[in-house]
Amino acid sequence: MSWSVGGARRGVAERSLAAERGVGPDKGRGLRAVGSWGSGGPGDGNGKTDGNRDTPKPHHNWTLDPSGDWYYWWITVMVLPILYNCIVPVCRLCFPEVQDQLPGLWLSLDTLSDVLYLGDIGVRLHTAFPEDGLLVRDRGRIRRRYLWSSSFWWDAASSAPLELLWRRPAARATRWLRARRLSEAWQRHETRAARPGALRVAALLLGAVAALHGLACSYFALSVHLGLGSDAWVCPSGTGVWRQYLHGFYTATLLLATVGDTPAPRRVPELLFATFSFLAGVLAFATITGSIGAVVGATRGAWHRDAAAVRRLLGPGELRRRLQRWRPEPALAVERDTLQALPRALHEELAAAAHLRALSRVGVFRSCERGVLRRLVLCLRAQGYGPGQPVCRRGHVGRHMFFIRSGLVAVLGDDGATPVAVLGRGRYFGELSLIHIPGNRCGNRRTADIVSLGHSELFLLSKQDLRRVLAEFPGARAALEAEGRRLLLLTGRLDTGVEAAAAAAALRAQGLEEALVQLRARVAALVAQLEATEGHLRLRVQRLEQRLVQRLRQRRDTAARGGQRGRAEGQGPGAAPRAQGPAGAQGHPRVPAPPKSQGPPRAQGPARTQGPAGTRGHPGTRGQPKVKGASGADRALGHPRAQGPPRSQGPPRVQGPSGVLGPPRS
Ligand SMILES: Nc1ncnc2c1ncn2[C@@H]1O[C@@H]2COP(=O)(O)O[C@H]2[C@H]1O
Repeated sequence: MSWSVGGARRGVAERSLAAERGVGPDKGRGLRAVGSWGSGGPGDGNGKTDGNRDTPKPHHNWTLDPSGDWYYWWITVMVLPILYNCIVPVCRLCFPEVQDQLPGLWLSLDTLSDVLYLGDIGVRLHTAFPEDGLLVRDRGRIRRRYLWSSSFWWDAASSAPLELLWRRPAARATRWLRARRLSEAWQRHETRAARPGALRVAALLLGAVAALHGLACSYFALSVHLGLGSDAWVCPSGTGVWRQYLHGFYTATLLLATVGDTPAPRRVPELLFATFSFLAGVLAFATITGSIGAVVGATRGAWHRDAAAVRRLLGPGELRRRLQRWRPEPALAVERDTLQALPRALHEELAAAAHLRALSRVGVFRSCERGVLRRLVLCLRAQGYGPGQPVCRRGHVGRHMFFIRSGLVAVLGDDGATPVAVLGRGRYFGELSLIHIPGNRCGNRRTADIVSLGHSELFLLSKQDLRRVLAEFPGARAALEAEGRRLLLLTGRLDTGVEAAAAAAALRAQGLEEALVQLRARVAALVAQLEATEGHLRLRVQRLEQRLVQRLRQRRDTAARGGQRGRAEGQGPGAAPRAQGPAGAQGHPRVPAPPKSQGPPRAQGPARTQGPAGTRGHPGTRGQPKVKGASGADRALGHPRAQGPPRSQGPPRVQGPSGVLGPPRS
C-alpha cells in the first residue's frame, strides 16, 4: 500500500542521521540529511533542513507514492474518462441522433468523468515526487510544486466546465488536454506488464482505431454537410446510424490505409478530405513502422536502465557473473563507445555539453577556468547507482574519486550501517585514499563505506587522471589536501606524530634542496670563470708566441744580413776568412744561432714565471724553456714538434702566473 500512514520507523532512522549530521564531522561539507519522510511539518521537506529531533509521534501523511500500487490503480482508472472524452463526444457531435437518443446516459457519463478529472487534480496535490533520488512527501512542497507547474494549468483547463456556457458536446473538447496523463499511465503499465511487447502492440492498435474513429466521424459530418447520398463518394442516406458509422469507418480505413479503393472524389471538399486522409495514412504507416522498431528495441533499453538494480538483486554468484560477462556496464559502454567513435573536437563538445555544468558545481573546481574544466570533463566517466547500492567499501584500495552529479550518498560509520554524513549534488568523496596526506592511518585504503541513498549519478575520476589534474592545478591540490586532513583529524584517522615527523623531514629535505641549488649555482659560476680565464690565457699565449716568432725572424734576418756582409767582405781584400770557408761552407759563422734563439729573455719569460707553479709539474718539463719557448716558434717556422706538444705543457704555464684557479687547487 502506498499511502504513507504513520511512516515512523523510517522517520526514526533518518532522524538519527539528521541528528548526527548536526554534530558530525561533515558539518562543514554542506551535508544534507534525508530528514523525516512521514512528517508534514513546515520546513521539513525532503530533509534538506534539520527536522525535529524529538522522538517522532506516529502521524498520518496522506501522500501517494508515485511508484506505488495506489497510484498505479488510480492512473489506470483515469485512462477511462480520458479515452471516453477523446472518443465519445466526437461521435455525439457528428451523429446528432446518438446525442439525442441517450441524453441521460451522456449526462451521467460526462458528470462522472468530470468528477474523476477533478479527483485527479486532488490526487496530484497529494502525490509525492522524487528529488535527488528520494521521495519528497511534504504536502506543502508537493502542493507548491504542482500549483507552480505547467501541469496544473493544463489540468485546470481540461476540467473547465464550458458546457455550462455552451450546451454542445463540442464544449468537451478541452477534456482532451488531459490526454497527457495517458502517456504517464502508459509508462506505468509498460513497467509492470508481464508482456510489454503485447501491450505495445495493443496500444498501437488502439491508437489506430481512435484515429479511424475520428476520421469516420469527420467523414460522416462532411457527408451530412455535402448531402447524404448526393454522390458515390459521400455516405449513403437512410441506412441507420450504426450502418452509417460503419460505412464511415470502412471508408476511413481505406483512406488511411492508402488502399485507394474508394469512389473517386469529385467535389472540392471531397478532394481535400481524401488528400488529407491519404497524407495522414502515409504518416500513420511511417509511425507504426517506427513504433515496431521501438517495440523491439525498448526491451533492451529497459534492461540498460535496470541493469545495475538487477545485478544488485542477484547478489554475488554465478548468475550475476554471467550477466556481467554478457554486458558489464551496457548503457555506459554504449555511451563511451559512441563518444570514442567521434572526432576529438566533437567528443569534447559533447562531453562538455553533457557534464560541464555539473562539474562546475563541484567545490574544488569552481574557481577553475572553463578551458580547464573542459579538459577535465574528458577524464570523467559517468556512472549510475541504485538505492542502497554500495559505491565504496571501507578497506578497499581506492582507485577512483567521485563527484556527485545528482542524488544523495551516505557515508557510513565504522559499524558499516549508521550513516554519519549525507553528501548531495556538487560534493565529492573518495579522495582520501588517492592523495597522499602525511599521517593518514589508512594509506591508500578507503576510510568509509559509501552507499547510494536513492538513484544517484556520479562522475568517476581515476587515480592517474586525478594526479595529472592536481599536478596542473596546485590550488586544487592544496584545497583537497587541507580538506582531507581536516576530515582525517575529525574522524581520528590522522597520526599527528607521523605527520609532524613527515613535516620535519620535508623541511629538512627542502633545506638540503636549497643548499644543493646554491651549490649548483656556485659551481656554474666557477666553471664560467674558469672558461673565461682559460680564454684569456690562451689569447695571451698566442700573442707571446706571435711575438717570439717575430723576434726569431728578425734575428734570422739579421744573421742572414750579417752573413751576406761577411761574404761581401771576404770577397774583398783578404782571403784569410775564405780559408775558413770550408767550415763556413757548412755553416756560416752564425750557424750556432739556434742556441741563441733560446736565449731571448722574452721567449723564456713565461717559462720562468712557471717557477712557483713548477712545484706541481715535472722538473724536466720545467727545465726546458727552450722547448716551450720555441714550441710556437717551431710551429711557425716549420720545425718538427718532436720536442713535445706545447699544449701539454700549456696548462702549468697558464695556472702558474694567473693564480685564478687557486680555489680548485685547494
Ligand atoms: N566522516 C566523513 N564525512 C564525510 N565524508 C567522509 C567521511 N569519512 C570518509 N568520507 C569520505 O568517504 C570516502 C571513502 O573513501 P576515501 O577514504 O577514499 O575518501 C573518503 C572521504 O572522501
